[in-house]
Amino acid sequence: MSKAKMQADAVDVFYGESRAIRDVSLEINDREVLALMGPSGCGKSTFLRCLNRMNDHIGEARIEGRITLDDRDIYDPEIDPVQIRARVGMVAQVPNPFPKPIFDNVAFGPRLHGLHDSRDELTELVEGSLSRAGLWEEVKDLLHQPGTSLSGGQQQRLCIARAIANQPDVLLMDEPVSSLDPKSAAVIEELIGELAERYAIVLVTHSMEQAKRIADRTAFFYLGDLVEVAETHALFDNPQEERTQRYLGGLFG
Ligand SMILES: Nc1ncnc2c1ncn2[C@@H]1O[C@H](COP(=O)(O)OP(=O)(O)OP(=O)(O)O)[C@@H](O)[C@H]1O
Repeated sequence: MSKAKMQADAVDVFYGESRAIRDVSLEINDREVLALMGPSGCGKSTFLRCLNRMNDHIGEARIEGRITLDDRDIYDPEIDPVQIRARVGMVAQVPNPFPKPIFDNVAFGPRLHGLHDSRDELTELVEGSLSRAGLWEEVKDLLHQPGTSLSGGQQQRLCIARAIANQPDVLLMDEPVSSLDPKSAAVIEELIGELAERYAIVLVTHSMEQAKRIADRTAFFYLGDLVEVAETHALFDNPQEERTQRYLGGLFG
């Protein structure tokens, strides 16, 4: 039994004939922040989407290799991808709340997956998720207002609450602060640190500074290859691979 929460083994992803990532093997440990870093087009988002089968929605995308969650193959035909997406939640780059009341945004997953036995339990789950996303105090009197009426930073925390309400094991975040103002971005960064006390977090970032601030480990991708993965301080202070050294030195990217 591996101790990793998720494990990717020799993963390739093709869009039609074109291979976007090649032979990627990487483990994701419980309660860590793992940053995926690298220049535009190197395959970070492609790899992230493999981890909760979001690539299933891209008609020409095809995956080879194996990805497990708690040692179970998430591409096993007997596995329901909707259940995988509840256990491996996704927070997008641009906040995307549903055009529904704040309460219903957070209650959406628990209702879909039947995670509650009573209205009281649902209310508790919604409040707990909004609290853990650091949003409860700001919205507790606005639960019937549309999620889309909140500020960008609040909307992103609402999307985090929506993902958390499914009681996931892993949260995937694709540049979650890049569309936000610096103050909202700082709030979310701090929140990511708190969330990692309960969940494994995989974070795509273009910001080396952000990776240094919040990631326990950092993986560097280049042209579809996973070049190197290490403890964040080791990757930045003592990169082993020439391509990592050149990227960190600003020689490409
Ligand atoms: N839906 C798609 N259809 C076809 N090709 C795609 C699709 N999505 C990504 N690609 C290609 O796959 C490769 C990897 O793209 P991907 O978006 O995963 O990289 P990335 O590192 O996340 O880039 P960025 O930092 O710009 O978001 C690129 O060559 C891209 O053009």
